[in-house]
Amino acid sequence: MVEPSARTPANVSVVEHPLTSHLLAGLRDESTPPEQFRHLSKRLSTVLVLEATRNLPTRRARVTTPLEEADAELLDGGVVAVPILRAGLGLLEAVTDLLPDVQVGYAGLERDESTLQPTSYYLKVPNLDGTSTLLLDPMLATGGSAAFAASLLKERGARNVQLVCVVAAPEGIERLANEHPDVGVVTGAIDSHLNDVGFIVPGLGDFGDRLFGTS
Ligand SMILES: O=P(O)(O)OC[C@H]1O[C@H](OP(=O)(O)OP(=O)(O)O)[C@H](O)[C@@H]1O
Ligand SMILES: O=c1cc[nH]c(=O)[nH]1
Ligand SMILES: [Mg+2]
Repeated sequence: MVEPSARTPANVSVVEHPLTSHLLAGLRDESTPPEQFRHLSKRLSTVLVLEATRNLPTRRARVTTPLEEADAELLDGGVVAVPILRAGLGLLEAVTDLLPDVQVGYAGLERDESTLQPTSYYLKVPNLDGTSTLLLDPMLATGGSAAFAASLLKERGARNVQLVCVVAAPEGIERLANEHPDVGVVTGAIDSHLNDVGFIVPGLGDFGDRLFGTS
């Protein structure tokens, strides 16, 4: 794992917290079975989503406490979450728990294992104009899938997009910053590098397979 360096773009945020490290260790552990992997994924994504929603717009309000009137701030504006299938589903429940009014779209992308190019097999998203969009994909490897998904969302009107991921490779961060400098990234860690078959090292393996018990 590498520390965020001077080369890490300003809009990439690594959530450094003992809880993040602890949960990530469980996800990385090859002996963690799918049921526990899903549980850890939900708990870690709660921490990541809190960071990714730090700058959501709010409006001022007044509430009456049992003692007196007080200033308050309420969430103001629509949020859309778009998990990239399949692995992004592991981050979705944390979002719907934290933001009950969130709208959810889906982007089905699959990376060809030999060319590493993503193809789209499904896309269903609500109107994204004027919303804050959370793009959910735990693994930012070459960055091809996230960059492709960001383009698809922008074609449909998204202007304020944050990618929430669990582990990012420096290669993916660089590609996303080049193709979509306006897209923020919140990640649990920046790992060392990609291996020669496009897997993040040390990483945690294939997130989708580990989440759903496939191989
Ligand atoms: O940054 P990239 O090089 O594009 O790689 C990352 C993508 O690879 C994985 O998806 P995969 O194609 O394995 O699909 P799955 O989630 O259905 O397993 C992962 O969930 C990302 O979407
Ligand atoms: O390491 C990797 C790279 C892409 N997708 C994964 O699930 N894991
Ligand atoms: Mg996969």
